[in-house]
Amino acid sequence: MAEVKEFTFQDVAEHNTKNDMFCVIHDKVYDCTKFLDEHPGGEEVMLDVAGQDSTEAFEDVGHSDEAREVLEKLYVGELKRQAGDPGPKAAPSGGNTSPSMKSDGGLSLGLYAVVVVGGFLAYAGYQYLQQQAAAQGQQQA
Ligand code: HEM
Repeated sequence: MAEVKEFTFQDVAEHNTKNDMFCVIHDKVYDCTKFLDEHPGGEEVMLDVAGQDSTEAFEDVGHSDEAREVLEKLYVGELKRQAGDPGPKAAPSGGNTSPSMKSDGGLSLGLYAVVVVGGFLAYAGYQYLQQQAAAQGQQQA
């Protein structure tokens, strides 16, 4: 079995013309040259992202499963990220947990603040009532 070919961003960027066009979607490299003419969305939009990470552009349109099957036929290899390269544009579907984790963290911090402030107010109120009761007791005596 042939080894999976790896491409760096620089390698992909060299294929950015109408006659030789690669693009990257979800860290996989596709040779879109032959498909340019056939693309139902037109060749212009594809040439806009030629030789680049096209994940966002591809996903924003909400391509069908059929479009994803076409992609499989254009597959030529994997993207090899190097130090300094931008990170993945979008997490593979189903695996994107970081935003909810962030908001969870924010929520628990908020709850923690409410508990601390509420506890302090309750304690202060309790002290105040005790002082009032003691003062009343002194007055009566
Ligand atoms: C190799 C990558 C791509 C493949 C295989 C592909 C394939 C397809 C296919 C099969 C359709 C028909 C509708 C569907 O089945 O979803 C389509 C429509 C479309 N594509 Fe792509 N596409 C690719 C990349 C892109 C990119 C990078 C853009 C950039 C914005 C784009 C924009 C569109 C648009 C706007 C339509 C809708 C056309 C219409 O309904 O009039 N596509 N594409």
